[in-house]
Amino acid sequence: MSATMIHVAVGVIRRNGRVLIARRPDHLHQGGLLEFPGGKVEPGESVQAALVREIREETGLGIVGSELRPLIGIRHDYGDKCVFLDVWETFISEGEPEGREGQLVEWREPSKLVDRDFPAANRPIIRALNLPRRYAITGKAHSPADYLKVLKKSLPVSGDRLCLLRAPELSHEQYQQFVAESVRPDDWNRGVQWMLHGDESWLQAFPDSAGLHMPWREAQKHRARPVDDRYLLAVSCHNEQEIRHAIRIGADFITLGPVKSTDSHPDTEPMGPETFRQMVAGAPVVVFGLGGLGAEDQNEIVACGAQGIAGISYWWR
Ligand SMILES: Nc1nc2c([nH]c(=O)n2[C@@H]2O[C@H](COP(=O)(O)OP(=O)(O)OP(=O)(O)O)[C@@H](O)[C@H]2O)c(=O)[nH]1
Repeated sequence: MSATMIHVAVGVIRRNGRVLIARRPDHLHQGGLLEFPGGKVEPGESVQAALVREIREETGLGIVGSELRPLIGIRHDYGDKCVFLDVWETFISEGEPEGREGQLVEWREPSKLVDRDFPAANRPIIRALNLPRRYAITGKAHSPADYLKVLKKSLPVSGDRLCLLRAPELSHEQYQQFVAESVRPDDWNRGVQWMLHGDESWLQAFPDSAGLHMPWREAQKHRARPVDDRYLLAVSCHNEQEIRHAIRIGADFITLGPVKSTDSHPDTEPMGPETFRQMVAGAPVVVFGLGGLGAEDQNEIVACGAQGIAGISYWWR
């Protein structure tokens, strides 16, 4: 690993559903590739101040430090250089951007950003941009038929757009039926991205799903990414070793917990917000905090460097 870590402030500026990107001048490190505007944090400077300065210098746009919120932090070793990308987003910016250093700048939809056009460290940023701040997980119901009833009632109320269909209490056939009825396009579920729970066979059965969420017992069987790139891969993690494995097999995001004590896993000791924060800081992957978290915890969890919260109790009624 290169000796010193360079602290880089990276700005994700959103406007009208698009995000500002720039092309790195050819002569710079990772030159020719696309990037999010930003640059090195000067000694004694806050990351917000560095972003306000860099964005103004590079693009002419005015942004406000207090309107920035953390998106993700990524430590990455390029071999010749070791960077900590401190990525913050804002929905408020003033002016029309121009490439003040001669670089191309443009607005693009997040879903059109392609990993290979960016430096390798940016992969988790692109995932973070395309994922919401909440990840709804289905809970228990009184009978197999009730799973769908609760889902149809609760999901439109919560407004969540990323949902894991998790129901380990159901038999294989019952879960299959629950998934089939949930993912069938309808008014109540328009725009929802469905994650299926278990092994890869579920994506073969329901190829229109957004992706697969592997419990740790499944994820640990793999040495490489088990699903096609057009799907999202999520892994349930509980410690640093599991996070490393999830990254090795190409997870697009993970859940990490339990952060606080939770009724669904009463015998598991919670890690607490401080340990959670430390694990997130060391993890170059999108993380959703899980376990005993409600909507009121979302800001604290985001401030820990995570994408947001995942859970059952905050929405499943
Ligand atoms: N700004 C920016 N830098 C990135 C991104 N992804 C990424 O790996 N980097 C790396 O972070 C470092 C940022 O350095 P920089 O060259 O933009 O910073 P700067 O303008 O302050 O540098 P300079 O003093 O060399 O001109 C580079 O090594 C760059 O390759 C990104 O999306 N945006």
